[in-house]
Amino acid sequence: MPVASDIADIGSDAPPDAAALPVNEVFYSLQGEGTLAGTPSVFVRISGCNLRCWFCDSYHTSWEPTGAWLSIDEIVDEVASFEAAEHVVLTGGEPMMYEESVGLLDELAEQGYHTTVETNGTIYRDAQIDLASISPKLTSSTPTAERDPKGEGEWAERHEQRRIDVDALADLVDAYESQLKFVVTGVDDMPEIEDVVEQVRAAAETTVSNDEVLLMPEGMTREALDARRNAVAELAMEYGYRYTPRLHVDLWNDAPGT
Ligand SMILES: C[S@@+](CC[C@H](N)C(=O)[O-])C[C@H]1O[C@@H](n2cnc3c(N)ncnc32)[C@H](O)[C@@H]1O
Ligand SMILES: Nc1nc2[nH]cc(C(=O)O)c2c(=O)[nH]1
Ligand code: SF4
Ligand SMILES: [Mg+2]
Repeated sequence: MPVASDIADIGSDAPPDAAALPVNEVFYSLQGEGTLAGTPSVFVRISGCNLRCWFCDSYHTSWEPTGAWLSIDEIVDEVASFEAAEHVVLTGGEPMMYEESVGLLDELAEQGYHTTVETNGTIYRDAQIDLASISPKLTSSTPTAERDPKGEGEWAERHEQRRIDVDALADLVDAYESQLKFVVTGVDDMPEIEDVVEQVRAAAETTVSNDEVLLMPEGMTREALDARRNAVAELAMEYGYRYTPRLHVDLWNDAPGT
């Protein structure tokens, strides 16, 4: 189980005896990001995170985690209630913090679902993952005092220490079909993206091609994306990386459960 302080606010309920995960929400939508954008998918959002990006669009899994402990069977039943879905996206928070995510992925694979895991890439686990959607976090994600959505920068140092683990990134890339999906706030992020990609290439046994490196504009709302998406699209062309939209934000803005 994770470090207790990372999920301390989920509630006073102790996790049940059966294998269980703290679930923030389960919903049916279109995959909005990455190479599978547009694919109907059930999203299972786990609560609790080992990082604190200032821009986190899932505030109630990281900064103020909420959710309920559900057994793996309960989660799988909820997923199955969306009968048209063939894809499941396990996200968070940080789903790879929990050993129980491996059991959930086993069960989903057993039931024939395609599984994507959205992860910050700081923790490797051996699991039934069809697509590892890895989003390494850059300096520009660090919650400095000026950008902290909750406090006064208390998380900045821990976030900075934890946000990149090249060995974990290389293990993920070697084990799974994967994409490296960087949140881009502006041109200043590009040297660091190139550096992280080079470090992963050097540490991994498999090749990481440029079309597995994705640039995604930072922005939780249509308005924020309107201000940034064209600049990021042009950076993708300039550097030869792939651009990914945030289709769900274009379609539904910041509505809950999308
Ligand atoms: C909420 S995170 C959960 C999974 C994992 N913790 C991670 O960061 O990859 C899901 C995805 O949303 C991205 N994301 C979070 N906040 C964002 C924002 N304000 N703008 C763009 N992407 C964002 C993350 O980088 C990640 O790719
Ligand atoms: N539609 C939709 N697509 C997504 N792809 C990754 C998401 C996430 O929060 O991990 C996400 C999300 O929250 N909604
Ligand atoms: S790693 Fe993911 S869930 Fe955690 S704070 Fe950053 S964007 Fe949010
Ligand atoms: Mg999201």
